[in-house]
Amino acid sequence: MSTLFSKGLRPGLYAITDNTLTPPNQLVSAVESAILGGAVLVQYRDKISTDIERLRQAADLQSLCQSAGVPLIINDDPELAKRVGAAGVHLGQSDRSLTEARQLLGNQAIIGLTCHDSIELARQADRTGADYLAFGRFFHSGTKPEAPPANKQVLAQARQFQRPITAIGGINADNGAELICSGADLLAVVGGLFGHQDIEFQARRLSQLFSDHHPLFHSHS
Ligand SMILES: Cc1ncc(COP(=O)(O)OP(=O)(O)O)c(N)n1
Ligand SMILES: Cc1nc(C(=O)O)sc1CCOP(=O)(O)O
Ligand SMILES: [Mg+2]
Repeated sequence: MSTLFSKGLRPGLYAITDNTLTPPNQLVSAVESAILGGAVLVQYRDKISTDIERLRQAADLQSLCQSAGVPLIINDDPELAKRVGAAGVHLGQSDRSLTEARQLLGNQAIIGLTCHDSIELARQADRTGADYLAFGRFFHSGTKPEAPPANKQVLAQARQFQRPITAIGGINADNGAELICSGADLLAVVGGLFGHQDIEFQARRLSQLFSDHHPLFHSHS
């Protein structure tokens, strides 16, 4: 695997949970299906549950992800990540700073940063030691329609930073290939995965895009 990838990160499907699409009592089995279908990274994203519910759900997902060997990322909340022993945290521009999260979680934690459509934000994220750079949204998103739009050219420009690149926003198995061909290493997907009845099948279709299009799967080195 290229030196671009460390801390258990690898190119592939990044499955992000959503409480409106997956009721709490189906969360673990839904994520299990995504992992069986090939998800290489999971994010627990929950904006509505109580602290107690979030703690229980994050702990359940951490047990599952640990057994499966798939890193679990917690959205927004470094304290919760620390509490459940998750692999890391995803932070947006209005969330806690990477420096604070790094102090809390340590050098081995995976910390991903939202860069929207901005190479300047990506440069800052690179300088502060982000473990991956996230750009989006690339298509209409039912999950977050208000997210600012992004152009796929930003993915190619971001290769200069030598960090794993994540694409997000309205991605599904029919439109994800062009983002991988433009430079994405991870496709972060909510509705295009958990919005379907057959989560494992969609995860397989999304994962297949990497075998078909990601340069690392065609490398002979
Ligand atoms: C992989 C990934 N990319 C972007 C986001 C969005 O983060 P943020 O801008 O903080 O928005 P919220 O998700 O908190 O609404 C993400 N969560 N994951
Ligand atoms: C959480 C989030 N952040 C985005 C961004 O552009 O920063 S788009 C988005 C929602 C992703 O869900 P779906 O795959 O259903 O569109
Ligand atoms: Mg956030």
